[in-house]
Amino acid sequence: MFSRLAKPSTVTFIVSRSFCKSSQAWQSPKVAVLGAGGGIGQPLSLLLKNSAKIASLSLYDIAHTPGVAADLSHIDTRAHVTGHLGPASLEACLTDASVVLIPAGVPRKPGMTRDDLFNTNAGIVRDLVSAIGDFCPKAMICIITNPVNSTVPIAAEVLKKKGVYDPRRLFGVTTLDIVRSNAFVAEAKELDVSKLNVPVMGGHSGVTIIPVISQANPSVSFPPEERKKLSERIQNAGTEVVEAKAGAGSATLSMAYAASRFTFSLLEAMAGGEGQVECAYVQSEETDAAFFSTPLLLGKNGVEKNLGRGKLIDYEMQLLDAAMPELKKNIQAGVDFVNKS
Ligand SMILES: NC(=O)c1ccc[n+]([C@@H]2O[C@H](COP(=O)([O-])OP(=O)(O)OC[C@H]3O[C@@H](n4cnc5c(N)ncnc54)[C@H](O)[C@@H]3O)[C@@H](O)[C@H]2O)c1
Ligand SMILES: O=C(O)C[C@H](O)C(=O)O
Repeated sequence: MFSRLAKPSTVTFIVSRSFCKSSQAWQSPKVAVLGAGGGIGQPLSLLLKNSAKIASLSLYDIAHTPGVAADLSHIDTRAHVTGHLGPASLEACLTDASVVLIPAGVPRKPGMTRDDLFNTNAGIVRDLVSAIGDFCPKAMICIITNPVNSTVPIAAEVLKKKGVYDPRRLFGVTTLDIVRSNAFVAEAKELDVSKLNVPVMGGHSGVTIIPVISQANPSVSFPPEERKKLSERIQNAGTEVVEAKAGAGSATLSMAYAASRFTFSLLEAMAGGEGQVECAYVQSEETDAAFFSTPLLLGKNGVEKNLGRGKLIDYEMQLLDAAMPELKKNIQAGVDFVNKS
């Protein structure tokens, strides 16, 4: 069945398949993607559609979602896909969502820092999170939009003002840093990447990205100069992609992969699966920055336990010291954006 509901200021496409309406399907989580028409949003939605864990996939953007939803709905997998276009359709998109992913906003061009995106993306995240606070306040919120160091504090402040902030349910998605460190370390050591885990802590920009190669599992060892080179490559990997794309945006495909990995771990934990550990940028008491990424044990209600930063070697302690002033400044900018504007 294919139906189109027109409203004065928006068009909502609802693409449905009758078998999805079985009671079993609707007991499973509804996942919403805000910014689903974009460079990350489209491949991310495809990866989510490919998962049997998801019964309902709700795609929102200010452009392209009718087409993206129609296209994805022809794939013969379980998820029921709906497309939502424009702010008036946010209520339908978000109602009953248990996980919301936000890749909405502008990406970098060569020569820009992630901070240069603040002026445009801060307001986008504020408004989308405000709608989440209204329509699905208990959802897990996973923020991809840069600058993540600031957009996550913005989200927290918006939710606090609405009286619905639960720090266990708000995540800055930094999984791409871990995916990259796994790929680069496995390549350097000729290891099976599928069995390697290299944590990355801190924030998600430049010096605030703290690769913790000393905690790689299985453990690996590098001469100090090689460790430094590899750590700097992980810190600058986003810029590597921005420069290679030469003005056509930033990482989209690897980011979609990373965000889907994080989403599947979260869904597994929400369904009662044990042992789901992912690094993410969350409210934290691990350092004197109010938000910090460390490995987290995920559970039914989001962060079940912060596993902490563990033991860092001297070089990683130096990275941590270098990260703190920038991270705290980025967090304060987010807090001020909501409270002083
Ligand atoms: N966390 C990470 O590791 C990571 C990695 C890569 C990119 N990013 C960030 O993700 C964001 C998106 O990147 P992209 O490459 O997909 O960009 P893009 O320009 O290709 O897509 C962004 C989408 O957001 C939509 N959008 C803009 N304003 C919106 C609004 N108010 N409501 C809903 N949708 C809106 C646009 O229409 C577009 O479809 C950027 O900020 C980028 O820096 C983060
Ligand atoms: O580098 C960027 O601007 C996008 C993203 O944060 C990344 O790490 O690839």
